[in-house]
Amino acid sequence: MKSIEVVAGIIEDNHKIFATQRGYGEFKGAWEFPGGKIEPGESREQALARELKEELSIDVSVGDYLCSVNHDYPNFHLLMHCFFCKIIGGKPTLLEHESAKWLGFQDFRSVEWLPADLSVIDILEKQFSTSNR
Ligand SMILES: Nc1nc2c([nH]c(=O)n2[C@@H]2O[C@H](COP(=O)(O)OP(=O)(O)OP(=O)(O)O)[C@@H](O)[C@H]2O)c(=O)[nH]1
Repeated sequence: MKSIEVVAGIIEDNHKIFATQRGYGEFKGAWEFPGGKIEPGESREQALARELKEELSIDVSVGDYLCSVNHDYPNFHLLMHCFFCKIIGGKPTLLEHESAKWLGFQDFRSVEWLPADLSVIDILEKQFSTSNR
């Protein structure tokens, strides 16, 4: 089976996280953390900063690593590395996504996440409930 490696950004601001809704393709309408595939020669952090610039027209500083998720979709295997990010320039502009929302802790499950993201939400809920995030 095909295997793809992706980086995803958990953009944080004021105890909220930024969720984006896919605007095209197989999973159109589902919610995700913005990001994308790592290109040859890039570090994970460089790939994430590039993707967030391309998708949302923002400059970010990539911060703490959160987790890596392995998920089997029917036609490919996904390995996704998640990092916290902060916006250091610009305002999110949806260049590829259909919609976006800032979600507070109570609302983390209020959108329909891509299947692979549910385990990220589990981890985030633990972090937000036990720390000062
Ligand atoms: N960016 C991102 N992709 C995710 C997440 N969860 C998840 O299952 N994926 C899957 O990871 C795959 C690769 O993401 P991508 O953003 O490069 O997807 P894409 O198919 O639009 O790539 P393309 O821009 O090269 O056409 C997609 O199939 C996407 O559904 C997530 O939280 N963020």
